[in-house]
Amino acid sequence: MSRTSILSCEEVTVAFDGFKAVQGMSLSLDPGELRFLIGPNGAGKTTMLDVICGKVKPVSGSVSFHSRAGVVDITKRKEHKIAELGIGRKFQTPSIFAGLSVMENLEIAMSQNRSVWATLRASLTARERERIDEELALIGLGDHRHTRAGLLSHGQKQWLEIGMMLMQEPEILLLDEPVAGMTDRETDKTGELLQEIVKRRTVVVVEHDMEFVRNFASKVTVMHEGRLLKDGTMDEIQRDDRVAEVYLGKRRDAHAVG
Ligand SMILES: Nc1ncnc2c1ncn2[C@@H]1O[C@H](COP(=O)(O)OP(=O)(O)OP(=O)(O)O)[C@@H](O)[C@H]1O
Repeated sequence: MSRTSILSCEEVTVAFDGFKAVQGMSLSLDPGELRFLIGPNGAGKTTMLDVICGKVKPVSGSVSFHSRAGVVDITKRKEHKIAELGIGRKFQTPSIFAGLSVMENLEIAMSQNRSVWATLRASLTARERERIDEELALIGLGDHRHTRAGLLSHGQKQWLEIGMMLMQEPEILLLDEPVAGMTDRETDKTGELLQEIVKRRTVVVVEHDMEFVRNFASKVTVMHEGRLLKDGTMDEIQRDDRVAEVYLGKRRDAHAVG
């Protein structure tokens, strides 16, 4: 692994009842990169995210996280410990408190150690207030701080959930299809948000929306049948015959990938 990697997965294999969902997959991330993980259905993309956040343990291979606290062997840690160490995972369905305001949701995310009601009763310190304001501005919900989360649009709910994850100060953020169901405008805003987030953190996005990937990716990793097919720039990926074949069945049309 390169000296500068923040995360390095080497030769990872995952089996479910003998079926190898991931086979000898390697993936290395530099700090501050926005990496897209693409591939046809069943390629093993979500399973790789599950490995990185500790939800699934590989049968072989290694996953090293160069965290602020030192190097951690992810395969030997429990999921909640990995989250505490700085790897945050957002699943497809939002897990926000629909009956609470945007700001209250962020307050709760900030103080995971306290109960919901204790958090809402406690008054915020000036620093905490500032922190929430920063996050509200980042996720574009400054004008909605008092809006009930359940009333937000689909895109806004996703941004709120991303904001809630950011309150935990993760070093690596893992996102599974963050723009699914979003309008074009929301999709673009999400891309801009991710580009802002990677100024301070590393982000991995599993994605099927190829236009979104083309617009915002610098580096892309393609998986197929549990293995690494190719990684490179979007241009390199689009020019690759094997990638075209996997997506299109022989026909080579770079702009139609996905
Ligand atoms: N818990 C599980 N038990 C058994 N098989 C599983 C489990 N999770 C995933 N699989 C299988 O492993 C393979 C890889 O699944 P995975 O969800 O990682 O693919 P993916 O690339 O994320 O696909 P998609 O784009 O459709 O979400 C699939 O064949 C899937 O059916």
